[in-house]
Amino acid sequence: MAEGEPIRVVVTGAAGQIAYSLISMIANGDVFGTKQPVILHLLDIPPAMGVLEGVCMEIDDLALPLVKGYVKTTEPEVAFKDVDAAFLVGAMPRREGMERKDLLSANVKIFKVQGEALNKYAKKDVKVLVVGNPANTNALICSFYAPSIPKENFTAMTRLDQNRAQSAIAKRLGLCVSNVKNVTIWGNHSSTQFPDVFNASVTSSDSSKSVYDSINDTQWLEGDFIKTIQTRGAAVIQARKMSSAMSAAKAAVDHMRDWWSGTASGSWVSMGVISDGSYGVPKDLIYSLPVSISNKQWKIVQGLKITDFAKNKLDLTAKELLEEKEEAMAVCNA
Ligand SMILES: NC(=O)C1=CN([C@@H]2O[C@H](COP(=O)(O)OP(=O)(O)OC[C@H]3O[C@@H](n4cnc5c(N)ncnc54)[C@H](O)[C@@H]3O)[C@@H](O)[C@H]2O)C=CC1
Ligand SMILES: O=C([O-])CC(=O)C(=O)O
Repeated sequence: MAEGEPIRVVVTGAAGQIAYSLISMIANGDVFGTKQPVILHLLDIPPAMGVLEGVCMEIDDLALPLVKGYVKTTEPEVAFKDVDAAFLVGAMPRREGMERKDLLSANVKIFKVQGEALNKYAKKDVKVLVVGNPANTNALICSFYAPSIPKENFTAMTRLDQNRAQSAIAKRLGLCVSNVKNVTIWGNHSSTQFPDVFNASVTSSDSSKSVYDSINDTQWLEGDFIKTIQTRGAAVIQARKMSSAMSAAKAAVDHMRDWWSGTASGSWVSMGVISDGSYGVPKDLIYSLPVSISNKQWKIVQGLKITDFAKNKLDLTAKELLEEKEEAMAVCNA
């Protein structure tokens, strides 16, 4: 695409709380670059149209030069027409006491309908990021109903978990989050996820040391640290009475920006992507894996050391995803 030509970016759930932060960051150039104009496609359901009208007024009032227009709609065929990138946020959030998979029966059909619409109307190289929970299984269903688009183009967001883990390690060490590199989130965006710092490092201007050596507290790293990241979403809900939104929007920006622009040499990020059997993960799940990215293509980072401790955790979260897949297919076929 010639520089200067706008790309079309859809945000679903555009009247919701994550979108409220996300839209302004896209409009500001934080995702696709400060030279890339955008046309925003904003999808929500009829009862949310009044709120969305207000969001559109605010988009005007942002007065940002990259926004070349917006389309406000309740129709998937309008929302997904010719889009280059899709942020699929619109779905019910969980409340206190629920697991994310409890949302499956309510949300998965949204992703069937949107998969079908992407299949018919979107560009074939559209990059799809599913945020709505349960994100991994929703992404799998979306891809299943969009067979004309490569499976590699459907991803689920585990970047918020990565950001949480990186931040927790930096805080423990009294360092800046940018000093912590190559944290990996394996598996499901759920309480079975495995936040893994075995291959992560702490860097400063002239040195690099493993996180394990720097922290020097295996009991914490393999106990409280993991539990805290696995249950961080629930902790935010308990405190806010609403689920994470500001941090979720920032993570969506990080995920799509890195997919669009690539990762630095020697570093990786975590994304829910279609599994190919790497690391013994069953094929054809949307499973969070370490990926490096160049030319807008992600590649699974191979050869990381998996301890017996880690292997058990990888298997446990895969088992949950297999169960979710079965349940989701049953809901969609009912
Ligand atoms: N993967 C992740 O790390 C995270 C995922 N989430 C998930 O993101 C989703 C959205 O969260 P919030 O923005 O806080 O929720 P929200 O309730 O504030 O907004 C959701 C919006 O989606 C709309 N919506 C519902 N059905 C729709 C449909 N069929 N098409 C288009 N729009 C539709 C609603 O009308 C509402 O405006 C939830 O499922 C939440 O659990 C939240 C945080 C992190
Ligand atoms: O916990 C939730 O339901 C929202 C979410 O996915 C998160 O904050 O990670």
